[in-house]
Amino acid sequence: MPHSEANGTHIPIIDISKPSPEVAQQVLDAASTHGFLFVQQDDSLLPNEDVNNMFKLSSQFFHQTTTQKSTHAIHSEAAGGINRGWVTMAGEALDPSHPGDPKEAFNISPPHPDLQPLPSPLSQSSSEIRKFLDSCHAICTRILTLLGTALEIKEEEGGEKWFAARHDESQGPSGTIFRMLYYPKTKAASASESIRAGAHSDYGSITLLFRLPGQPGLEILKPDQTWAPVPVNPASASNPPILVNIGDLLSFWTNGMLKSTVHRVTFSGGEERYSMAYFCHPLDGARLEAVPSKIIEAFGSKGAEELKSQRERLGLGGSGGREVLTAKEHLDRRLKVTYGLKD
Ligand SMILES: O=C(O)CCC(=O)C(=O)O
Ligand SMILES: [Fe+2]
Repeated sequence: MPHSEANGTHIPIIDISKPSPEVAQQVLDAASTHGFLFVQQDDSLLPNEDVNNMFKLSSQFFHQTTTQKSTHAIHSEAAGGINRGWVTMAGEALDPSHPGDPKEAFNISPPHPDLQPLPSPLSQSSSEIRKFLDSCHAICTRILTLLGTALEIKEEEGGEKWFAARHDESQGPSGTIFRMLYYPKTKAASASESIRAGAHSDYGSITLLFRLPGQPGLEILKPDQTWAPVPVNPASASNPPILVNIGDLLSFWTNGMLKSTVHRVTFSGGEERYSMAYFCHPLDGARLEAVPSKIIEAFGSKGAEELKSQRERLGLGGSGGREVLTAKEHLDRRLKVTYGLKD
């Protein structure tokens, strides 16, 4: 299996176009060691052209004036409610100990049944956006099913579809959000100013991250507490693979066996940078109770440290607590910290 080996990050590149128990094992190995993997697929789930078109649309949107973008400001009614719409530069802090990140974002949630109100030029491309969101979700479903296979969840308990069924969008709303990200050019010089997205782990189940060749900046925190860059196109393929990472919720749900790895974005201004992230979350009502897997059981308390810090971050107290959260309660706790929202 090819790997990306920049500065000691051994993030594997896994072809998920033909699912099998071997592919499932590779996905589980990557998810439980790095928490990051690259997925290569053959355009059948998501044509590369659709990714490029979405980047073009994103650039057209962000190059508008502030007045135009602010008509659909985050959390506003015009933008369709909480966690939807445009986030201005420095409007949020992924790392609350670090001042607001110099970047912009536009959040789109999956259609239920319609897309949220969109500003121009996104509104004219709503059918392309819908298709893109559906493709992203199909990739997440494929990965979640591979995890179900590798975790050997018994047929009578729900089988390999155990996770995927809890992310079935036809069954109701979820916290899933697609985010177009824009890091404008800055005159940044000092090292502290070059941090463009503060150190954080993602909140949901899995994240698909799309980046553009020639626009590096993503770094992951290695176990030795040093930062390693994650290349955009590690195998110099004609289409860059999609970067996938495990979020806090899936780590929490699997007793810490799957790793939610801390990452950040850093570059020293100069040029602008674009990325897009599809944050896949379970259905709001999904209960984050024990996953019926002997493999997770056997992993036992090895994830105790990680779980303890997660429980503290979620305000659940130490590792002794037994409170079962729903996916929505889990997300609400995290968003409150990020946006400083009140109850
Ligand atoms: O822009 C990137 O490459 C990563 C952004 C990210 O990690 C996030 O928004 O959660
Ligand atoms: Fe992230």
